Amino acid sequence: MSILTEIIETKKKEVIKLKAEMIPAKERTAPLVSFINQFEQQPFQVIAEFKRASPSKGIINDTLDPVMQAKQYEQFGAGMISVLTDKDYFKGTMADLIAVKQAVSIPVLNKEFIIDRIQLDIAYQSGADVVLLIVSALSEADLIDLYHYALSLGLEVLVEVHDKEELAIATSLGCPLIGVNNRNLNTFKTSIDQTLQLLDFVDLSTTKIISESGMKTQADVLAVKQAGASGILVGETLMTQDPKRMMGDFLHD
Ligand SMILES: O=C(O)c1ccccc1NCC(=O)[C@H](O)[C@H](O)COP(=O)(O)O
Repeated sequence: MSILTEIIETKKKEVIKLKAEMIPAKERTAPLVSFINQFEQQPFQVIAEFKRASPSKGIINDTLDPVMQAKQYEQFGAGMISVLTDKDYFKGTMADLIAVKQAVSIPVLNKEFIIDRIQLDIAYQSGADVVLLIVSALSEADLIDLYHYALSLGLEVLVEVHDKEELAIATSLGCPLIGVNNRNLNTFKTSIDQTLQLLDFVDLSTTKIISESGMKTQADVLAVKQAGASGILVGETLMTQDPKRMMGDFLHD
């Protein structure tokens, strides 16, 4: 069983519990902030992730405070904060996201394995501005339903793909924001070639491509930027190295 399949099986049980335990309010107090509009200020965006742990690395850094870290990301030029809220595999919580949203004025992405509308209601209510939908985790019918439901709430969606087939599905949704995940979820190996290869098949006049995972150096970022990517999503490097230095490297050629 691939790690993604295992995560989704666990998530199905979590969703059954959520549905039994709560009815999420369909309202929020936090303002909705657009990530798409961030490109008007800066054409290349860094999405900086708060990531305590992962299936591939185990504990990455569990000493950092999400609010302090998010404020630093914002100060050093991030265009959005990604908060992993999965508990079982990433040691995240929805409380992390709520706290981060209250502390920053840039948009906040709920990095979750979303398989049901109730998770979108909770993300919305908790203050997320953008949600992730992973093509390989969903049937096409569920992807379409969740995509349109998220938009109906006013959320923006980052649709994540791994290959050409998934890219075609994401493109058919008309989604303006597509993430290419450079991590092979069977081997955990990351390669930016994943992004470089898929960029050839994207209409960059209508779609912004975010290169996700495995960004370690300025050279990695320059390679995807020069090939046409509009941004990167970085977790581990920013959680384990000086975020000021790394954000500087990522944002300036
Ligand atoms: O990070 C993992 O090990 C992982 C395993 C299985 C599913 C998803 C996984 N990561 C989620 C992400 O997409 C990354 O957190 C994100 O792209 C940042 O990656 P990185 O900069 O390499 O930490």
